[in-house]
Amino acid sequence: MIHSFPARQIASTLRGNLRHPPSRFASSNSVRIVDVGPRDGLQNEPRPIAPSIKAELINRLARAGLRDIEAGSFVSPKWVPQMAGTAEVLSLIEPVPNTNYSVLVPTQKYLDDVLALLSGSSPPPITEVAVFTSATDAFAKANTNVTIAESLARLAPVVRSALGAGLKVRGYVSVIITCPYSGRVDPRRVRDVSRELLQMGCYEVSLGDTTGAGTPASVRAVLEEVAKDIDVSLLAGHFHDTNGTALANIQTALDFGLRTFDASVGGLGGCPYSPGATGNVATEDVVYGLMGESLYGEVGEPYSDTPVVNGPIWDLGPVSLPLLAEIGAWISGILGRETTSRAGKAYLARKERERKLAEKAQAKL
Ligand SMILES: CC(C)(COP(=O)([O-])OP(=O)([O-])OC[C@H]1O[C@@H](n2cnc3c(N)ncnc32)[C@H](O)[C@@H]1OP(=O)([O-])[O-])[C@@H](O)C(=O)NCCC(=O)NCCSC(=O)C[C@@](C)(O)CC(=O)[O-]
Repeated sequence: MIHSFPARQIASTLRGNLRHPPSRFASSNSVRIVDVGPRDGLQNEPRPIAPSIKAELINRLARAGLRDIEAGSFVSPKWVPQMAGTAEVLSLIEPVPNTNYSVLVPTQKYLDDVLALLSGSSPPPITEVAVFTSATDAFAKANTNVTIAESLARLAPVVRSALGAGLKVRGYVSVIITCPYSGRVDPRRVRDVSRELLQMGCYEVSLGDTTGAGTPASVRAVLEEVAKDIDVSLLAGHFHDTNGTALANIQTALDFGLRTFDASVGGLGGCPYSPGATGNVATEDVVYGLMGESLYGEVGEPYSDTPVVNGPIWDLGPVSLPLLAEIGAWISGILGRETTSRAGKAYLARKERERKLAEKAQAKL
């Protein structure tokens, strides 16, 4: 069943939040990971990637236990050619029950394309769309050719149509820390734009550290400002790992009460409008980092798909780190590079060492 979140309901939630400031530390230990690798991870790749490969990536991620996957985008093929085949990708998805597939849309024209596709398919390949804007006019212009105010005015009817069609709508605010075109960002802009997206009817706003410039201190400063108006349960963190601070930023956001984080398997990605920024934090690194104890036991002990001592502190659902590590290596190999996931590499190196030890032991028999 597709859930819809009427704009009125969100607006009243927001009014409630204004009256009752959010508690700093949420108590739930359930963490949701949205893998944006098939979209954010691949959109900047210079060489065309076949829809069958993208669909295989999505299918593997779902089989690895991820329950939220951003499968692609319906955007201008002139500006982001890599996403041109998203309709075909969606036709090749093998849906895994209870898995939420979504796509990005910037304007009514592209939402109409999505709705046309959905009207001809049962069950629908996606249940959610994401709209996006920015905390600076300079980035909004570079990314979507309009200012923030123009983009919000353009998105309001898009969100209404999507909700009317029974889709969930997620919002993104880019460049929450620094903008590649206009420098340091005023956290009050992040707060105001996030509030507008929620008032339109987005069920959640993902805060994008697009350049990966964030540190725990700067992320905390933004969250403190945003949380003046918005319940943190309506926020997600989207941290690029350009400076190696993404996991520390996630921990900061977790302490602050956020429970949803975007990540890319293998650390894929980079935004076409953020020169030099690297991929999102690797999904494998987030999963490893949020486990209660090491995946590994004493030296020589075999792998376990669950932590060796206590259960995970954070409940990540049925997600499998070994499978994610294999997927990160597989897709990175297709792109002609190594996975950038530290946890993925560590898992694969240890597995290889154990394979060699087993081979030696076999040879001795
Ligand atoms: C929004 C649309 C659909 C509007 O594109 P459009 O529908 O073609 O707009 P238009 O009808 O207003 O176009 C008028 C003219 O502006 C041009 N134009 C159009 N766009 C641009 C542009 N960007 N820069 C410069 N010029 C542009 C366009 O080409 C045309 O010129 P003409 O062809 O007639 O000579 C288009 O700009 C687009 O598809 N942009 C791509 C957006 C995108 O996919 N960005 C990456 C995803 S967002 C992201 O990665 C961030 C996120 C979500 O991951 C979070 C984070 O990390 O921050």
